[in-house]
Amino acid sequence: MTAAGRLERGDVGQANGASPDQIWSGVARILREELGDGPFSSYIAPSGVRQNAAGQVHVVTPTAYARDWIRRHALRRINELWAAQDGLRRRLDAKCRAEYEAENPAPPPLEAGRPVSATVASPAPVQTPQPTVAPVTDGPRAARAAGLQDRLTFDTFVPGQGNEFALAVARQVAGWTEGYFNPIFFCGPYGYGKTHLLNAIAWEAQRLKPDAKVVYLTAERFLATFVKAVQDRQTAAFKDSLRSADLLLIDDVHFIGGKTSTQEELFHTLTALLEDGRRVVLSGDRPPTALSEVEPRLRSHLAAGLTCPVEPADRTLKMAVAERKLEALAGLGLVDGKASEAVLAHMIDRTPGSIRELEGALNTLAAVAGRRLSSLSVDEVQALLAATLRTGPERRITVDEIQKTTAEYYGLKQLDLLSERRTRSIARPRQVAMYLCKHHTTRSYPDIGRRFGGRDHTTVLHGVRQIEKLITADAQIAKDVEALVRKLRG
Ligand SMILES: Nc1ncnc2c1ncn2[C@@H]1O[C@H](COP(=O)(O)OP(=O)(O)OP(=O)(O)O)[C@@H](O)[C@H]1O
Repeated sequence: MTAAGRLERGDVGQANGASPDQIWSGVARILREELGDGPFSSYIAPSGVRQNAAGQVHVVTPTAYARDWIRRHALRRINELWAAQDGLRRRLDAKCRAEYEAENPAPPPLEAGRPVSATVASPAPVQTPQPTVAPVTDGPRAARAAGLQDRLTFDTFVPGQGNEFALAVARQVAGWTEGYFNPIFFCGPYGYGKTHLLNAIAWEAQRLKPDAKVVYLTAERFLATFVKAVQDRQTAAFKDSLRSADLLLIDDVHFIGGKTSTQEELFHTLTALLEDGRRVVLSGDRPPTALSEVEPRLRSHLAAGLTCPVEPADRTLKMAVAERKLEALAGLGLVDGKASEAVLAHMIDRTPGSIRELEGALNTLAAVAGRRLSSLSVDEVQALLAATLRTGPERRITVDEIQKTTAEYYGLKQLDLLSERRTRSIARPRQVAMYLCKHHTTRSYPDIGRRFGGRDHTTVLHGVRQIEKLITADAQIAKDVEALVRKLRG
């Protein structure tokens, strides 16, 4: 994630009216010009600023190495630039995240839907397991926001096919609407917005009912906190902290698969809350019924309310997310103008996985070529990403694999795709397979034709063009292609 991803929301007013994240955004912009894209994207972009309870501001880096680099090469300049904009004229020091969090351990509680502490511009997702859930003695207004990310709200969630139902349910829960199912279980593959929705629910629910106790935590943190509570003989406090929640959200429940005592604890937490009419929202990478490593008793409770799928994004949704993301980066001054549609389409083709993968590629593009975004050609983008993403060689996909996977997907035999048969139920999957061969192997049209029962290259060309057109016009074909690409990439 670049600095951009973390500089979207400022809560702390300064003497001159600018918030720390606004100031940092301006400082970062200048540093980028001065240091160049390489050092900027390695050290400044992954860092952010945080203000502690005493009002001191630190540049917080993800690693000690980045901290040392910033201290040696950039801190003086950061302080000059900062002093020019911060009405309080504070001096900043650099600290790595572990160091900063050890010195400023309190998680940011919510008050009236906004973080009370002046934490801004966190340098990494704040989902790191913490030793305790949150203070359990800080009164009824103590909503627990440890682990929530500022930018994951309904405002930043892009609706589209695959997430519309989930979004509607999420809004309903966040609105404390009566008559919904309980618990709600959001399920779906990695990186398509489950955590985003859970965060958005927590922020919105807290905003609407500032006095309610909203607790969000990952299952990993649930486990870590529970284990620590057992070690410290503090299980009663742990239980109370969760069972007094008005709304409990637990992310990535599949994580506790195979962990018997944690499951047992979650089971009791869940039943206590449900019996008391409290609301519970969970997420997992599969529907509860498919969580085979979870005890049947817990599984049946997880499945007892509403299971709500968050499906992989189709091309249209990815395009909308990409546009929104670049707009946000432009708002922070990290990119100029808009990318051409061809460039966006290329980015989406190059990131056939989750939205997270697409976001990562866009961040990289912004860091290396943000200023030139609107004039970039597809070839330039390809060169830039090849040089910077360093994902290593992609797994080579063969024509044979494409044929087998496509045939299986459509319930056909590989031989059907190679045959002369022209019925639509075979001709269309054949064209899809040809399209995949053209886009995901280095084979030429004549070569592909040869591998499809000795067809002429013009037949292949026609098939590929046909699917290229249908992908934008026919949602089912687009979905099929997306699903096949995912299968082929493993
Ligand atoms: N519809 C969407 N609109 C905007 N951003 C999205 C959308 N879906 C996903 N994202 C973004 O994609 C990234 C990954 O999403 P998220 O972390 O919510 O996925 P997840 O399904 O919870 O995955 P995991 O199980 O790995 O945590 C986040 O940065 C999120 O903001």
